[in-house]
Amino acid sequence: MEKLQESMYKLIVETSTNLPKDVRRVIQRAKEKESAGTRSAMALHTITNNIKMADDNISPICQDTGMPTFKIKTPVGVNQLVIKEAIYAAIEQATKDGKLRPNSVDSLFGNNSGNNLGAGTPVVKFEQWEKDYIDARLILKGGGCENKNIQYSLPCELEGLGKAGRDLDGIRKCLMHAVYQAQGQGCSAGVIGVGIGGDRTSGYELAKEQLFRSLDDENQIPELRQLEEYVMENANKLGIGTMGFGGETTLLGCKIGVYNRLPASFYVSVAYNCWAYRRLGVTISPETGEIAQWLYQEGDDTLQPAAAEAAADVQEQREIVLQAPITEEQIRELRVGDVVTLNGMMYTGRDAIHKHLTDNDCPVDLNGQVIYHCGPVVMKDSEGKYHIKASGPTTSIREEPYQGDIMKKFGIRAVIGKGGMGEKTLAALQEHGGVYLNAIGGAAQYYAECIKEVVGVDFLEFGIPEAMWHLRIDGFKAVVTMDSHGNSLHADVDKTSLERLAQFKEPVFK
Ligand SMILES: O=C(O)C[C@H](O)C(=O)O
Ligand code: SF4
Repeated sequence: MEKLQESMYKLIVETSTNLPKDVRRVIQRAKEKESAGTRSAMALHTITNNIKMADDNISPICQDTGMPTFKIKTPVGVNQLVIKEAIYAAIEQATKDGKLRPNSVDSLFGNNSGNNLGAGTPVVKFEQWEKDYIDARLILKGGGCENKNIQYSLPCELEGLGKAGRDLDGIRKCLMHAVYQAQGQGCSAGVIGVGIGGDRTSGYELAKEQLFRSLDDENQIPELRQLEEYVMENANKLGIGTMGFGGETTLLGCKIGVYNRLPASFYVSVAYNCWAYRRLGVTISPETGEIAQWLYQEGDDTLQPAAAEAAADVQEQREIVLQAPITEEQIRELRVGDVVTLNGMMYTGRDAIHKHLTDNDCPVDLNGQVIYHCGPVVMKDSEGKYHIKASGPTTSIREEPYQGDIMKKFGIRAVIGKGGMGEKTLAALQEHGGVYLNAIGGAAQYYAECIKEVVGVDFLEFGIPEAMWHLRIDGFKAVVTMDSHGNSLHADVDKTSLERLAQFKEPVFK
């Protein structure tokens, strides 16, 4: 199997950079449903461009290349240890080449292994089968959507929906709730993989297994097919839309599997995957290790970039150009819905930085500056200069305990992220004169192109994603979704989607 490592490398690179055709088709359908001029239409346009850019640059679609999870089926007699070694070597190489972000962090001490190898990383699962070839599949599911997974234990009481019992209708309610609770934070529109039954562990495994199904397939169990169709139709009536901006498409796919359960337990486990639904597969010759066939790539790539339509999209919104340092007066001018184009400098800061800045000083003067919730993919060239390879926003809500205090302490005027923030931050924006800007989650190539130079870096000891990168930017666009006047698009969408969720309270499956 001398070609095996090369084949695994190709699988990793393709999965990270080339969105499967079945996913492209559902994104195109979502675009067709969205009315021109809406924020969701604009976001979908950016997503489309980003997908094309990732193809052209052979660079990660999203900077969070997730937990690499391999599912391998081997003929009897194939040495699985050899396959594991080839995967580890390929992972290390792909990380070095900037196709994967170093994502394996020591949970106790916080250090990043730097090569995506470590305890429990990557996940590799083997199964034997009777066929005479190897089937290797990979999913790169990022941390933001992973945080939106949810497991229900029936019977239970659900916000907006009331009691969910141990039957098909109870499961229906869980699935509607699972989509609602994700809001835009897992980079909607998403795909849900659902596991009914099992125990807590096998239920989640089954849910994730569903994410390896093709979006075009049909469930073989009539009751589950009906449930999948119901959820697809009705979850899209919740109005959460792309990135939680409000809109017609909230869910791109729903795939449900079932296991037997223990008499005392009834779990419904939901694995939420963002639109950047990166999973591919190959068949491999057990003699040479060469790829024989790519999976999930049949059919047409219907995804259409639409330049003219994009120009029309932004016409209805105010467009404001800003450059840091930004004054309080400039911030107070901004309203929810405005599109802001930023030029000049911005600084990345996410979990480790926010925690650190709470109790410590900052090495740079952040007065009037812009903080970007982002953990980029970064490469160092032979002269020691850093280059940003992928740099979309991370989920901002994780910084909710710190954000307001840090803005006030350092005089920060704007925070860019995705998925919105909560009441504490909203109050701080109002009091201090700050703004929250929502960038398009997963659009890592699109934003990397706006970054013209890495001017410096601090806290590299926190690892590449967690360091504070000093970036010179040009034409970085984001939408005001929380302003300094107490308005939050996220709070509004949450409220209306909860009201809509309550419309699905009555039993459907008797
Ligand atoms: O870690 C990241 O870069 C982003 C993460 O996947 C998120 O969705 O918040
Ligand atoms: S940033 Fe968004 S698109 Fe990227 S992995 Fe996280 S949830 Fe997915």
